Amino acid sequence: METDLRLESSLWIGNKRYRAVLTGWHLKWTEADKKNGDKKTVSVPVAEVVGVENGRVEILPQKSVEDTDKDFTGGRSRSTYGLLWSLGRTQFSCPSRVLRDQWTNHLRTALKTHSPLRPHRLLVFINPFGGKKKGREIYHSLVAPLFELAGISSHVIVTERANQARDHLLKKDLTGFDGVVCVGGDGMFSEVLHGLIGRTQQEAGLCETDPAVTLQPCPLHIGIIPAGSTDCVCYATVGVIDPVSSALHIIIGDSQPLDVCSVHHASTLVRYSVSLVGYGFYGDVLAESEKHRWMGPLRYDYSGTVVYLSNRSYAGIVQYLPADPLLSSPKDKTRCLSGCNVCSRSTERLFPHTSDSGSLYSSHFSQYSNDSEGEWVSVEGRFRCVSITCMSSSCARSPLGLSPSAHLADGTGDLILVWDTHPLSFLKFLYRHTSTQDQFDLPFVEVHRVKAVRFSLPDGREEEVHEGIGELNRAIGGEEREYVDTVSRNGSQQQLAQSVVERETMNEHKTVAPILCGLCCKKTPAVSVWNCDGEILPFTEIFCRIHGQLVRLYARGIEDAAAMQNCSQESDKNKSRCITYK
Ligand SMILES: CCCCCCCCCCCCC/C=C/[C@@H](O)[C@H](CO)NC(=O)CCCCCCCCCCCCCCC
Ligand SMILES: Nc1ncnc2c1ncn2[C@@H]1O[C@H](COP(=O)(O)OP(=O)(O)OP(=O)(O)O)[C@@H](O)[C@H]1O
Ligand SMILES: [Ca+2]
Repeated sequence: METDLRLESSLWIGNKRYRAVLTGWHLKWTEADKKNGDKKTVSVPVAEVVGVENGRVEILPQKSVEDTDKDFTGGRSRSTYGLLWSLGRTQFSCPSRVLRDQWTNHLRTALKTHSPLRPHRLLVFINPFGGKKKGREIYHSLVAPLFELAGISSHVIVTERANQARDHLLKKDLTGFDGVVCVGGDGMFSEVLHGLIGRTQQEAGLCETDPAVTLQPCPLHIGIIPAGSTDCVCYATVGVIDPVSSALHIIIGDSQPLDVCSVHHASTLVRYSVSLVGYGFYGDVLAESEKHRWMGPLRYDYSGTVVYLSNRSYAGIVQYLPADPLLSSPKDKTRCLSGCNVCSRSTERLFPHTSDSGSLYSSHFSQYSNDSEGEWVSVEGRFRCVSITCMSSSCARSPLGLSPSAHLADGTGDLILVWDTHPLSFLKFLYRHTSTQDQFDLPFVEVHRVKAVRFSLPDGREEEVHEGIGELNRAIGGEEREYVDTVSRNGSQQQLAQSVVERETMNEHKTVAPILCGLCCKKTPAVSVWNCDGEILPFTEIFCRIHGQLVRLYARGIEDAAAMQNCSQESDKNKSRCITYK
């Protein structure tokens, strides 16, 4: 294969002559008319070539093609500043048209051969109302021209309502698509996540509601073009919020597996989460922020301050199933980077090649689904917040994230327990998220690497919840409302996570009540609400299970510039790593 693809000839860039060679993995060109010592070689990995077109092509800001006989243009992704990528474009001239055609054909074949995960056809959902409402503009001006250069055909849907993307993925024909791209924020990503996971289980005949079931990983990749308010999933998997960088990761077919947490209540699946299942502070911030959507991304800072000043803590019982402490620890001061060893070892453990040992993981889970005592740890008390995250959840507000050493794809989540404490101590905890100071190195904070978590209220609390909500309804003249949104799956009417949320009556709902009680009635509410990746959950008592590597993103994790330099002298194998961050 390697020899078939080899091509070598003279090529011109501008008026300089180069000796160019395509070896299969690399395209290299060296100045031809210089003394040996002065010759510079440019080497571009084929995996990073975006596309090849005949003629002299300009791509950005507007595409133009000068259709000449002997020229071709190559586009490649290149790192411009740290994790930011941009499109590099080189126009080559050949001595003849025949040679030009040979170059473009060889390069296109090399792309197909060496980057098998490059998408050919994508389904794109744009949320025109996410973040600063620039989704459409971002896609058409920055992303679509790159997809076109890469020869990707995309079917674009600008959403007209919430949950349109999710419903489309659950019901419509997806044949021929290699991946799904969402242009928006974490909420839009969550829609795609729910749609794809649901569709995959539906086709595999698996029951999503049962937490003991080993779910089927999704075959389609997900791409995120960030255009939301927090864009936490993009930040934590690419390292930067930049639509062009994300588009380039999609084009070259990067692949990053991601753990997913399923959240259950009684025998229902409530939702899936990848970044935050948070009770207490983060739940209250979300509930408060929903009233101020008009503020855009700033609503979280405003609501964060309001909720901080209301100084609340909540009673609860947290039970958790610890992950194997020999594999990794949330306090080991490492970071999960591209090619992370801990995640790679998890891939082998989660998806062993022999079909016999394939049942190992599920049988392990049936252990806890039966609630077998012993391994579970239980704590009870008052908490400022209880957070579960499957990954670091880094974002612009918190560049190292909620749990800086969490792994994207190790099959575990981190449980962060912040016990009730003095308001200034809690502020210190929050503030440490904005720097490299260790937010876990505080006496009222615990962090555990876990496989599953259960949260319940101490006896008697449920009554307080209902009393509080009754009081609230009387105060605001509330009436019962019912929302029904069911989607036909497998021929039967099954509720989806979101449907469960919408179906809840206001009387059962425990969402607005605590916030309004806390702020208006000046009464400390008995319960908080759960923030699940930016959505409020309608239940207080929940059970969470982490599913290792359930989905794949067009991303490669975070590349660390210093680590890359250190590794440049080492073998490729040693590039798989986790580095110490402090
Ligand atoms: C003193 C400065 C403290 C700064 C503390 C920063 C902590 C930031 C931690 C961010 C964690 C993000 C986790 C990701 C969650 C996403 O799945 C979800 C959907 O997009 N986003 C949110 O729920 C949105 C959640 C947004 C939470 C923002 C909290 C802002 C707190 C501000 C507190 C100010 C206190 C001021 C006291 C005078
Ligand atoms: N056309 C639409 N009209 C109204 N809501 C929509 C539409 N399309 C999608 N949505 C919903 O809007 C919600 C928020 O969108 P999105 O996540 O893109 O932006 P955001 O909330 O500003 O950002 P983030 O989630 O990063 O904080 C999503 O939950 C999604 O379901
Ligand atoms: Ca994880």
